[in-house]
Amino acid sequence: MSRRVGLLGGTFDPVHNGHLRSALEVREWLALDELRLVPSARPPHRAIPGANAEQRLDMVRLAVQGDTGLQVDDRELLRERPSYTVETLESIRTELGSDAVVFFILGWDAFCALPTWHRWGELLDLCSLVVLQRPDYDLEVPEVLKDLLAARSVTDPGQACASFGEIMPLVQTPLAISATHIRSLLAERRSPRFLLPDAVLDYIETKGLYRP
Ligand SMILES: Nc1ncnc2c1ncn2[C@@H]1O[C@H](COP(=O)(O)OP(=O)(O)OP(=O)(O)O)[C@@H](O)[C@H]1O
Ligand SMILES: O=C(O)c1ccc[n+]([C@@H]2O[C@H](COP(=O)([O-])O)[C@@H](O)[C@H]2O)c1
Repeated sequence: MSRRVGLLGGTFDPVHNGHLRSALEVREWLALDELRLVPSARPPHRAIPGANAEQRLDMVRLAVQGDTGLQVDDRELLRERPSYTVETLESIRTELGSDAVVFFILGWDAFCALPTWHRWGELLDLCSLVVLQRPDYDLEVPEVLKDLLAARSVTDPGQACASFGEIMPLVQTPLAISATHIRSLLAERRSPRFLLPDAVLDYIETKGLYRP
């Protein structure tokens, strides 16, 4: 039986319970052998994060410690280049081979921006996409993605067995949590506790991250 691996890429500035709960649910629904969180070292598409890449990796490691069923993949920190997803997926294919069933997981907001990604037309040759709802975003899907959705969507996760090429919109437990909101709370000296793991909040406080 082919290995089934899910990848949740993110800036994780910081990682929060919206990421973690979604990752856990996807792992269970798609019966994955592994679900890896993949911190983006040099996000190609947004402002420089508040925490550096090593700190964001530390926080993701703290978030998945213990028996969470989630792993961390640090390959984007090992590349001296912008963290393009297509290159991460090529590297994953080199590691896992062409038979592996690879899912790249992303929120609706990230999916709507897909046509701006580096070599985006090649992504579905390397993986299938799992698109999470984002209750705190109300975005219209761009025209160019509508045909792709119509052609590639699979609605029953039980049918998701192709190694690549499919799109699966999933309705996970909606959690309107964002890293932006957590950073704002910290900047205002308010507490983000219970929006993210205690171990991550303790790290933020010890390092003095995101404070004015
Ligand atoms: N609450 C959430 N529910 C579902 N998906 C989410 C949630 N938060 C983030 N994601 C998705 O997880 C991936 C990584 O997200 P990211 O690290 O950018 O967090 P974020 O909360 O969106 O951060 P920011 O507010 O800084 O943009 C993206 O694909 C994003 O859409
Ligand atoms: O490859 C690209 O051009 C690209 C452009 C935008 C986002 N991504 C990836 O999408 C994932 C979510 O991004 P973000 O900004 O929501 O954290 C993360 O793994 C990014 O590296 C990738």
